[in-house]
Amino acid sequence: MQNFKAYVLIFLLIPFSMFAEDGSQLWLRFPNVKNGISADKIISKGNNPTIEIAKNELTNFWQGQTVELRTDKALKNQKDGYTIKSSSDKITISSSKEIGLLYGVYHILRLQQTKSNINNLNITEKPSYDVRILNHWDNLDGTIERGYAGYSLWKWEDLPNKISPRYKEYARANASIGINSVVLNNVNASPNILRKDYLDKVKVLADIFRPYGIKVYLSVNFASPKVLSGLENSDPLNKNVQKWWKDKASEIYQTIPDFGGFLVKANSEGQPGPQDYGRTHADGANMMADALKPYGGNIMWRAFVYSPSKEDRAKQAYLEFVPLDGKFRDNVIVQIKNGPIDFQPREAFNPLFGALKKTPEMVEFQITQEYLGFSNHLAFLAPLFKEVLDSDTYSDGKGSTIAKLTDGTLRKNKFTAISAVANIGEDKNWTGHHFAQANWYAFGRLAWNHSLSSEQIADEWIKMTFTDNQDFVKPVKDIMLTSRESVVDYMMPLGLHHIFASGHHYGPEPWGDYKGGRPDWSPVYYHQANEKGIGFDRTKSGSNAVSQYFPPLDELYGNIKTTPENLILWFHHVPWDYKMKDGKMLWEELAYKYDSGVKNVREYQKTWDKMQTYVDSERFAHVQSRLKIQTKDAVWWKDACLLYFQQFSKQPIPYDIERPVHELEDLKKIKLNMGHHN
Ligand SMILES: CO[C@H]1[C@H](O)[C@@H](O)[C@H](O)O[C@@H]1C(=O)O
Repeated sequence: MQNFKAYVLIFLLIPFSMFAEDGSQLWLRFPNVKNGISADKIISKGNNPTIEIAKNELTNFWQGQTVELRTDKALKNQKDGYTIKSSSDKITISSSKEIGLLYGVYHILRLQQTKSNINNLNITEKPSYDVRILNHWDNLDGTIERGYAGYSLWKWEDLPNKISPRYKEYARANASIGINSVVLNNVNASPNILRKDYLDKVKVLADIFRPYGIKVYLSVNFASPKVLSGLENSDPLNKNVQKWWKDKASEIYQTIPDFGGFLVKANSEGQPGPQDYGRTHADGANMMADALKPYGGNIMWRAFVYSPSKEDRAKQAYLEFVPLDGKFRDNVIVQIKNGPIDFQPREAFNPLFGALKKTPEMVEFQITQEYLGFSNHLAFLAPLFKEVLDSDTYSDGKGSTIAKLTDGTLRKNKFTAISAVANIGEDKNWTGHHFAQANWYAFGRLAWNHSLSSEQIADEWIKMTFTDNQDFVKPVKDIMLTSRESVVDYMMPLGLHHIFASGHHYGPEPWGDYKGGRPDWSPVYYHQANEKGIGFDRTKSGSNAVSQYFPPLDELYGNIKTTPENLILWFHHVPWDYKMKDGKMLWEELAYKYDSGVKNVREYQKTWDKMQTYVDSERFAHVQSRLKIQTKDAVWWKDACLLYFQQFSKQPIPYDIERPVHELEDLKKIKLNMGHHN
């Protein structure tokens, strides 16, 4: 009977798995390609595992002319770049490195997938950043901090013996968009990752990733010497501690000769660090940098530091790091979150960018949607990434954008880098929401070329992932391009930030005031709503965080009239009846913003339902059901925030917008149990 049931089950499942689209293919879908060109139509000298991969991709998927893969040492300053030249009967891809040839192959495959012209090509590509790195916040027990796509891809308990096929698929997906480095484990790092048994597991992953041009980095715990080997302390000025890290480096590089380096979260949110011993971040970073230096390894030292204090949280990283400028070794780079608080739907850019004149800086983005509705909400993040990269800091005069400060244009760093926290897990579709794949894709494409537009990235991704039918591409692209702003509108418009429910960061909790807890983990600290108005005063009369910005931004943000309205409540405490540029009162403007966020998502539902004929049923239903959740959540956000703020504004919700469907008191009772702190 048991067996019979099993057969019925298998029988029932087969047809579904046959017709269901395989989410694991990401954007590397070639639905109409049975096979590519024959091997004799590939001209290439020499053999190497990377070239082998390139050739396989061509024989599997390339349907065009003969391809010549040419290593050309003269192209040396192209970094991982390549050139592509084509005539009607031949395409030549040249690069000084094998990985450049593989990138070139993915380039022509992208052209084919997006039905772009492939004749008379004359393309030169050179990456914007040397190191294009994903940060996984994966724990050694298989869970992922802020991960919304299932458990970790890394099966630590199976490694080094059992190898999941997904390791290779993951590497391939990254290579196809130019990502060349990964941090495997959470910045809240277990010291165990540096144990010999774990290094043997890491080695297996590094070996699999290497032919795809990917280097492995690890997050390390600053207290490792003490915890792992029983040293008296982990003080960076202690000779025994320094020797411990040197020995560890030698052990790592014997196992993984091209190991990338360490990512470090120190003295932040309870993690150990050099300050435990009265030392500075520079002391800590330099000790590790000296240990890795002989092998060419890098230290990515995070600037995400803040502690409960009277000082505005938004000012703390700057205050901590600016005095250390110039004190770091040249293989240290300071990794800075895009905003000074924490990956909010919209933040002012982090004033630390450009403020370190003698220390290399890199951006940390968050692809995983900790603060943008997890993998339930559709939010295309290229516009957020671009907004940050294109922000002008004025550090070295007009035009000192974050992109130019970090890509080597304005500062001649030994190396340049850009990072983002991954949204990848073992879900079949990798990222929880099918559209969240686009954010992994967008980060890779922008790390390769930060001048690409959000529109172009969305266009490519849709055509590769779904179809090039314009009746689908156009409306879906419209959804994607407006989606992040819609999330801002229904969650935290006009510069509001961090009014999330504590711990899980999913729903709204503007009433959260953590009596007796940390004020900097409470929404009321961030929105400051009272009878007079709403918003965080960061001008001279408040925390004076505006002074951390270079002129003219300090003045511009310091003056309510010249502050961009999408950040007005970030920098100012604004009276409810303040007249906005469109003539509305602040209270009304806020209400209309929330309403427009909700309306947009309702439109996305309508649009998506019309797309049914262009999408396989699995992906259609998946996205449809997530949009339902998103719409309900948007209404929840709108009602919670407007009903709560209305207690202070004492104004009616404008009568032409949708009425609340919840009672404030009921909303306050909603308790989601999704774990974690603040
Ligand atoms: C990894 O810890 C995260 C933490 O989960 C997140 O909520 C916090 O805001 O940022 C931290 C960080 O970036 O270190």
